[in-house]
Amino acid sequence: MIKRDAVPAVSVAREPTVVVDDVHIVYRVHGAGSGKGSATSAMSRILSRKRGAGVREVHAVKGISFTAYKGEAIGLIGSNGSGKSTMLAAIAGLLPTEKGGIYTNGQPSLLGVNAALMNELTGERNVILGCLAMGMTPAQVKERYQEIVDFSGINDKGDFISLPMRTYSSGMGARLRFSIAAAKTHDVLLIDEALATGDQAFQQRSKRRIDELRGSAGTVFLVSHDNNSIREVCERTIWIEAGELVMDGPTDEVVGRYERGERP
Ligand SMILES: Nc1ncnc2c1ncn2[C@@H]1O[C@H](COP(=O)(O)OP(=O)(O)OP(=O)(O)O)[C@@H](O)[C@H]1O
Repeated sequence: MIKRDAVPAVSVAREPTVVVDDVHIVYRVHGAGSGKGSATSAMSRILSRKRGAGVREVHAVKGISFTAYKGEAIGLIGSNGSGKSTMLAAIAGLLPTEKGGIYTNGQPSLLGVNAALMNELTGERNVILGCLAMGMTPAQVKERYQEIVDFSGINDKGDFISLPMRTYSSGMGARLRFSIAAAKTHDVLLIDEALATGDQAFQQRSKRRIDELRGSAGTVFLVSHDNNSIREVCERTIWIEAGELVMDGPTDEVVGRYERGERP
């Protein structure tokens, strides 16, 4: 494995925001040992009152190290199951490391398909609760509310913001999540595939907003299978396969090699 440190295009002072030091992450799946996974075998285990077969470990991240700097937008690429989302969740502090450490300067916020909005509540209530949860005051929420709804485009084709989130398409939900999170400046903003779900106009707005967020403060990480989004948003890209870092460098070089299947 070759690791190359990229020179960030935007940062001048090179102030580190995230240091990932030889990180290993292991998931433990309970009841998934050597037993068969069929419904019949599960039922027979229940009937015989035997405990499920052990714990299976999935070593999802294996010794990854890199440093991110203020003002950088960094893409994370790699095939399905390579460990990108796991890495992002660990930076957000949502997963413990088995070995190694993650040090962040500032508060990381994870924005992705799993961001917690409440399906039974209307879009409007979710905007308000989401903003309060990010630490805005009620007055700030009131001031930013319309801007967030306009940015999301949820109301472009009618009054959808007053409907429960469960009635939204997955794209609409993702757009609202992004719009809420993007209303605040973040020290470290972690985006998991959010851009892939919006339509063309929304994607353009998101890219502009990410640029502003980068300029105003922090570091942006973007996990995506859409290499064009990565090219447009990130000047640096980290390629991960099977939990290991394959390449870390300028986006054009890393994405180019990834597309050609050329491992260094
Ligand atoms: N909650 C979990 N419990 C057990 N194993 C998990 C869990 N989440 C992910 N994994 C495993 O960890 C590995 C990395 O998964 P991860 O979701 O980080 O990959 P990814 O690169 O984001 O994939 P994709 O591009 O498909 O979204 C995979 O082998 C996956 O099966």
